[in-house]
Amino acid sequence: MEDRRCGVAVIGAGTAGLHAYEAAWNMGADTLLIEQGSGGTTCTRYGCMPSKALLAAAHAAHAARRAGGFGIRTGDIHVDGEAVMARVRALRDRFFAAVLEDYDAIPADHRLHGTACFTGPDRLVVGDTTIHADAIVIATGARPIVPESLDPVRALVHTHETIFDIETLPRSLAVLGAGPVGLELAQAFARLGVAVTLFDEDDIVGGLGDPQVNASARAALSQEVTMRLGVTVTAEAQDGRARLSWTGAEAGSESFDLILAATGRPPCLDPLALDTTGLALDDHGTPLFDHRTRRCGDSAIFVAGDAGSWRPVLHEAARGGRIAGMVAAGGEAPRVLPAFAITFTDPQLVEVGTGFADLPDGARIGEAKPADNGRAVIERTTEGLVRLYADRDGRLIGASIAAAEAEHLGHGLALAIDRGISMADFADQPWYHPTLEELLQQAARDALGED
Ligand SMILES: Cc1cc2nc3c(=O)[nH]c(=O)nc-3n(C[C@H](O)[C@H](O)[C@H](O)COP(=O)(O)OP(=O)(O)OC[C@H]3O[C@@H](n4cnc5c(N)ncnc54)[C@H](O)[C@@H]3O)c2cc1C
Ligand SMILES: NC(=O)c1ccc[n+]([C@@H]2O[C@H](COP(=O)([O-])OP(=O)(O)OC[C@H]3O[C@@H](n4cnc5c(N)ncnc54)[C@H](O)[C@@H]3O)[C@@H](O)[C@H]2O)c1
Repeated sequence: MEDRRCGVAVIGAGTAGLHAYEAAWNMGADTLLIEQGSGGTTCTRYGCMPSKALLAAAHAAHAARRAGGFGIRTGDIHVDGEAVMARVRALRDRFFAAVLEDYDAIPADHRLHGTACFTGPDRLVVGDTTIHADAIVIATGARPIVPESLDPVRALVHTHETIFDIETLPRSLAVLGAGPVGLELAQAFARLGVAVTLFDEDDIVGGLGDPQVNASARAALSQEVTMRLGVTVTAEAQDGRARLSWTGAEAGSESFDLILAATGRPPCLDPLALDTTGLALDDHGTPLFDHRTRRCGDSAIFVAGDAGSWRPVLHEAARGGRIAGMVAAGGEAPRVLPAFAITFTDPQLVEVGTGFADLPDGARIGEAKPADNGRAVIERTTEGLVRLYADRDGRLIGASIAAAEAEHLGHGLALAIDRGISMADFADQPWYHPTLEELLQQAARDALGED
């Protein structure tokens, strides 16, 4: 067994880990980055980037199909599935290579290959090496799970880790899970001509906590994807296909070429043997940590990225990694920023700041409909709903949106919420006409009781 000492040990070289490594190193700490795989990130390999590349092709097909509504005749639209998937993989490989380059640029003696496992609060074992670290950052990410109910048809089941490797498009696809992963990929494949049915045990899509925005998103998305929500699914193999049966008011069964399991991504914590650390864990075995400093209790162990099951999105992995690395090396943590998540469907789904379930007493809600917005009417993007939340003092605290181009609305809202702006000041900003941004002004005025 070899012994090694370091200031900060970072477990996982994904987005969170790479940022943690860089931040600790920049603080002058003797930093070690431990990775069990080949490097690269979930985002580039089978997350954000290939899913957005697939959606881009899908939205292009959709735009071509709906051009007739503007008086533009395109003829029949043919989707070349092999070309679409090849482009997705080419882009994925390009983004992946860029991240690998950054990883490979880290000096070899600052990296250790292998699976890390705690043997105490300040000790890790990686293969034949025992590492004694002043501080340790857990940045081990999350992995998809496949429900046991799909065991009978396992050979036909993909997750987001394998679906981008299919060479051609299936004729039919069942997607289990209407979270962001399931929703984005269900709409992408549907727009590419695949017959898609989306199943979920719950009746919420994209994690939307606001019931009215959820209902408007469901109504919009179900025009392209068959939705079976609030159902339990069982599976059996039949003639090389997967026959799924579901419960509920409209119980039934249907055969599919392929299945995508998008039923959640629990954090990768099992191999870490966290029981040896003395950390307080939640009911799922995830360490409890301070969301500002990323520190677990009074320990010298920190959590960043999807490993913490808190805001599992890319910018939080990057920022959380930076904060964990900095604080682990003796720096100060900045403030917590508003939550911000986008699901890149059409309409896009955006949640910013305080969610509907956490609205304080006396909160006010203002609404606006794309159907009443001149620009949305011109662009034929009238689906969805915008809801803004203010606290009882009139401060803008959150928003839930289903609308075209909502990603742009969300960024402005995140800044306004972070700066603690009042709904009155927000409504009084310069809102250019005709823009979708005017939806925000309209919703703010609605919350203020103005017309
Ligand atoms: C399909 C999909 C689409 C997404 N789209 C978006 C999007 O559009 N926008 C957005 O903001 N977010 C998106 N996300 C979420 C985003 O990808 C994640 O939040 C982010 O990649 C998490 O980064 P991470 O560093 O926590 O984990 P990862 O990048 O997964 O890194 C974890 C690393 O830890 C390593 N590791 C694990 N255990 C050990 C161990 N014991 N020892 C050593 N190494 C270990 C792993 O090998 C891995 O390299 C998407 C996710 C998915 C699945
Ligand atoms: N655009 C983005 O930023 C983006 C895109 C994709 C993923 N992500 C991130 O990745 C995280 C994980 O996303 P996800 O969609 O994999 O997980 P999720 O936990 O958000 O959603 C999983 C869904 O699967 C359902 N489900 C669970 N078991 C089921 C079963 N047996 N049958 C039917 N339905 C079942 C759940 O009810 C839930 O709706 C998200 O929270 C998000 O932060 C972000």
